[in-house]
Amino acid sequence: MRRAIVIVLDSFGIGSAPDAAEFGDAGADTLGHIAAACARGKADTTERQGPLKLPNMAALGLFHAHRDATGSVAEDVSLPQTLNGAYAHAKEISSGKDTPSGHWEIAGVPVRFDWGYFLDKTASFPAELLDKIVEEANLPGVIGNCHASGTEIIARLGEEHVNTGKPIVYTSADSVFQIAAHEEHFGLERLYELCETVRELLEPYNIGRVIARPFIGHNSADFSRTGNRRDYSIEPPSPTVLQKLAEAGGEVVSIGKIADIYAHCGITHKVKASGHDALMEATISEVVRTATQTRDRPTMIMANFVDFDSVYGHRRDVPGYAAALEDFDAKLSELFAALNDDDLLLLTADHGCDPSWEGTEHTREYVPVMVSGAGFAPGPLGERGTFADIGQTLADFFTLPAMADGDSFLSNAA
Ligand SMILES: O=P(O)(O)O[C@H]1O[C@H](CO)[C@@H](O)[C@H]1O
Ligand SMILES: [Mn+2]
Ligand SMILES: [Mn+2]
Repeated sequence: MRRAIVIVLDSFGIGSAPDAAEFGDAGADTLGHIAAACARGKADTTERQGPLKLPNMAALGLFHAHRDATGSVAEDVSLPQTLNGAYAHAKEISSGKDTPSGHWEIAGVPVRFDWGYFLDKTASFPAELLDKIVEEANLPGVIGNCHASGTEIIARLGEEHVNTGKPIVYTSADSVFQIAAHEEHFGLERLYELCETVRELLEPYNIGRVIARPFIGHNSADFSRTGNRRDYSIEPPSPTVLQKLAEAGGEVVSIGKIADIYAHCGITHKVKASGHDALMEATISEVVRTATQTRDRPTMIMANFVDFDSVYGHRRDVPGYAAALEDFDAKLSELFAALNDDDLLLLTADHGCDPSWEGTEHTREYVPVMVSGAGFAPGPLGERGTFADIGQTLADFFTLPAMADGDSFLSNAA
């Protein structure tokens, strides 16, 4: 039976999208700016040095896709003569540049409605909403109530939180309500329960996600976020290709954040993992498990590598992002070794988060699409008008009824 492995490199954009100016992102280029910094010696650390080296993804057409998206080859990277993959650059038609919008569109369901946002930089949340939260969750109050970077706000308000028991609430340019609380002082389960309460109270506000942001540590100098983050998303507006496959009796495996992002819709098997080492290990072990256990059923394994975004992109850490990309690229060799020739491997991203860009937000960019295996002929797949071409291709690959959006590029298979 057919099997597809879909990996989302969270935030790995390859050049500003045609509508980037509407988001204040004209000129953003996650890959291009990382490569430029590496080429100029500005991303040399003890961990990595010199030009950006991504040989596996280069052979899948990454730098070709970036060239086609931006009109120029990334600095000091080499375009391989022979390719092992088909490649494209895809633009997003969803209204937001956030994680659920990107993932849902990848799965064939673009977001055509407008999310609700908390636009005010301070006193961001309506007082009546905060009052209800405090009352229903029986809290001594909340602190924060502003736009913030998650690491900065725990350093600034973490001690006050520990001393008062008031959780830290904050948001960003995304449609999010984030709650940071100390895992031990406040309690992890209590934080999750609070997020569920907030999820319900947000119903009138059309907010994409409530995010639990637990942290540990003794004082502002050493507070750090843990891998126990949890996202509470609303459900996709119509069935995604994951749901269609699951309803058709297929196995749909979530690795990492995937299940949360799709509000657990269409997931038949869930594997939690935090950190890129654990995520790749989990992906490979699911490839090995499903090779025998679900061989009689169509199977899709979908993984999200979130650290590119949350540890490096939002933190505007160019050398860190470069090192994480090089590390991921090296790990791909192990994944290739575990795959069968007729498996479809697809690598893509959900939005950009240019670590050289001003601010700490996502950036509206093209994303790469790299496809190999399953008889795909290496070479260009051209510009894709929507990430939903991926969902349509998966529907086509699994012979499911066509999705409403997107064009399959499966015809390119040899
Ligand atoms: O600064 P942190 O807490 O990482 O928040 C970031 O993560 C959220 C979800 O991706 C985004 O909305 C962005 O604000
Ligand atoms: Mn994302
Ligand atoms: Mn993000």
